Amino acid sequence: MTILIEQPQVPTGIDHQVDDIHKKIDTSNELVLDGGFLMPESNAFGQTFRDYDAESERKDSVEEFYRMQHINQSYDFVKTMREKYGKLDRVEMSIWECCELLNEFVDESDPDLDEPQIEHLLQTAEAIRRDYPDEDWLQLTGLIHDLGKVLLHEKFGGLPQWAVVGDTFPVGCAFDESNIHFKYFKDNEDYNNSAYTSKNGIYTEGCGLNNVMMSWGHDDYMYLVAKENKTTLPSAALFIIRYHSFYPLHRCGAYKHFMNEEDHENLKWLHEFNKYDLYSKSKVRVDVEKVKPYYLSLIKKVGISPQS
Ligand SMILES: O[C@H]1[C@H](O)[C@@H](O)[C@H](O)[C@@H](O)[C@H]1O
Ligand SMILES: [Fe+2]
Ligand SMILES: [Fe+2]
Repeated sequence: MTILIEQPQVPTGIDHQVDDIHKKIDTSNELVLDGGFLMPESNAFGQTFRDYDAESERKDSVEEFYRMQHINQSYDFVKTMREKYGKLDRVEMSIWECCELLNEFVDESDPDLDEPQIEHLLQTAEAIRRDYPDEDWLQLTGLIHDLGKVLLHEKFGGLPQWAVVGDTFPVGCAFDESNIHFKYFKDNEDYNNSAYTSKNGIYTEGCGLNNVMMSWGHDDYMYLVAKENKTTLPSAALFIIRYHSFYPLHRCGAYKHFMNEEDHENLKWLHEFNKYDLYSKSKVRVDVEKVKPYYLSLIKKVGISPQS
């Protein structure tokens, strides 16, 4: 999969743009008037978003998911996966084909959504489109941010859910308590490895997130695909793709000591993106056939040459 933006709308004056949007969102009257995206208070199950302790039909299975993820995502596992998938020698597929492939998967880590993943991609992109009608790059980022979940498909190796979805966290340093269901890390082989148990572990303060190995999953995989195919998406888009599941950082501020200046700049856009990624989750389905022409033209406009 190659993603090329011929004339990327590189986000300049990020502070200014993000501030503008916040103003727009703060004034609810304006939102209603311009048909902007409204953040709902509760998810499709009537719970607040990302409440991992709320009694719901998904609670136990989500917890079991995190038990498996925390036990198995060790430094060595991540290293092996990055080497294996970094070769990108598996399959060639266009962006839209990948979107359609996600029609058959439900994300087992998600307490807020049990719809097929193609719905989530389109729900996210459509919500962004409402507030950012002219920002092609951000809409496209919404469409592709979770495409790495194709790793669940046998064509991409049919990885188990714990190796593809869920929140992400660094390996090679101490696990932070803000991670969901933190207790299950106790059975991770790294938990008692003295090289990895200090706050910095094998890293140094301010080294930049690029130098930190994250647990393996759809974020890092999609980032690799985009980068290796020499995407011209702006750095904020790549950051969003790579760290959108890193909730311990972008929601709780954990692991911030690894960030460098560029990370701080990009984090502003990730915060903005997160609103659409999280709060667009809904049982109201997007009419795939209806929006397909728009997204096909968006993909075409930014230029795609399938090769993965
Ligand atoms: O359950 C969700 C889901 O897997 C998302 O795709 C991921 O980005 C989130 O971080 C995770 O909590
Ligand atoms: Fe995701
Ligand atoms: Fe998502």
